Amino acid sequence: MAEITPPVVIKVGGALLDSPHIANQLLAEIKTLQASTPVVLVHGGGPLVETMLSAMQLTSTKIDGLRVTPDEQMPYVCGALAGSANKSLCAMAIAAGLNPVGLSLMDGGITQCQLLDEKYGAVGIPATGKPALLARLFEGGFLPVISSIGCTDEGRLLNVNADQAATVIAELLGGKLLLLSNVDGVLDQHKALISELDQARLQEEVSLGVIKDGMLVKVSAAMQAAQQLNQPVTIANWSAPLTAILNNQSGTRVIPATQTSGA
Ligand SMILES: Nc1ncnc2c1ncn2[C@@H]1O[C@H](COP(=O)(O)OP(=O)(O)O)[C@@H](O)[C@H]1O
Ligand SMILES: CC(=O)N[C@@H](CCC(=O)OP(=O)(O)O)C(=O)O
Repeated sequence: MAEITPPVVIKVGGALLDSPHIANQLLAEIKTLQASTPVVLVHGGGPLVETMLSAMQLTSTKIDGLRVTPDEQMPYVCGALAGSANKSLCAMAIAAGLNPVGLSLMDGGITQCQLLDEKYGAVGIPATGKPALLARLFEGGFLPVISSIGCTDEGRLLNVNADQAATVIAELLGGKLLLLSNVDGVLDQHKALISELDQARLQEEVSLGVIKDGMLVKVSAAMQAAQQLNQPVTIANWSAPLTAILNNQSGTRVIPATQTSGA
């Protein structure tokens, strides 16, 4: 029986939308990769959420890197993430010759989301759901483009951190996970790149306050996925060549406890 290539799950932060030239370059590289490997694109949109909220004279705060999201703000958060950000990326993907299908975390039951804690408002924690929809899309040569909007089983819309969303999609598919952002990877106290980050080093850098804010959410999600998938997760800059990132020549590799260096 032919071996099935595990998908590559690529998460991009919302700031990518402010750099169309880099986005176009990355999408061209995704098109090349897709010839041999199924790819899923998961995206954030933090800057767009900020813009949308301030246009409505609304403000928001974050706790531990997660945006506190009152239900009344969900129309704007959902509009920014599942609407504007998702459709802008799909449109760019079409221009790059890809065949995108824009989705959110609730579509086809790909994830199940639960309320994190009322103190965050409508913020969700995702869990793996059903892979059938994504499998069908891979068969058809489509590129799933997934926003981080989910909902509870009771139908309450939830805002999910996009790194946590990508983690769960990678776990669902047993795929390779790349978390791409506008930084070169996880940086140490001297702003030098940490090329490999295991649990002990992660805890040390967090306790020193070197890893914080959005990066703390990202490395925590990456470590969870690395453990679950028993393979390293890469945090890298979206400006680096995708092949270099896939070949472990760029960014930070988050290493699960059971793996040793060089895995
Ligand atoms: N040790 C660290 N190394 C790199 N970035 C860090 C670190 N600690 C905090 N950060 C911050 O985390 C940001 C990346 O997280 P985030 O803004 O949430 O990215 P994205 O929106 O792409 O998911 C960086 O731009 C930086 O400001
Ligand atoms: C709960 C929570 O924090 N949700 C995030 C979702 C978007 C996101 O994660 O965007 P980036 O990847 O661009 O940071 C938010 O509202 O900003």
